[in-house]
Amino acid sequence: MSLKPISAVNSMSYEDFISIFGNVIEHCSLCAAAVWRDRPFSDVNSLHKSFCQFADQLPIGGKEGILRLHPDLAGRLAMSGGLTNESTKEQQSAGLNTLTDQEKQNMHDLNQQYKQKFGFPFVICARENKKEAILTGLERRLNNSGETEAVTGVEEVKKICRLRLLDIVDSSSKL
Ligand SMILES: NC(=O)N[C@H]1NC(=O)NC1=O
Repeated sequence: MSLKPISAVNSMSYEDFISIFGNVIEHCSLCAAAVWRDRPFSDVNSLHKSFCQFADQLPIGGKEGILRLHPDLAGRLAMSGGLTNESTKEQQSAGLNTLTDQEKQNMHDLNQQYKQKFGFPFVICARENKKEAILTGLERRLNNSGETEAVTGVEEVKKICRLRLLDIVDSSSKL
């Protein structure tokens, strides 16, 4: 798919905008639907900033809600081929499709402990980490408070969002 210039983004109807950007925050087309009102965007950074601002102004329950829309890393959905295309690519880039049986078990146990403690899944930008860093990060972050983890998780969602936007919009194009 060819990258879109920002002018094409700015002239999209909200229906097209939601259909194209509806998964830059996983399963949260509400975010794209809200961000459309901020156009015109001067470039991909300003588009990303709007998504970040929307996520940042949510109360803690809304931030947790965004995290709950994310699939577990190397979880049941990943094993059954039920992930979104974006998530499949991201999990593969971290090497999560090549875990040993021991690593799979570790990841599963830590994910379960994390969800049990916080009530939402562990989220990390898989394209910026390899499987070893993901496993150690998961272990380390289990010690944090729920509030810290909601904020940390949303910071990771913003990184994921930025990389997904760069797969859609030409970063050299300006208004
Ligand atoms: N749980 C979790 O972090 N999931 C995500 N991370 C990422 O990079 N893509 C995802 O779907």
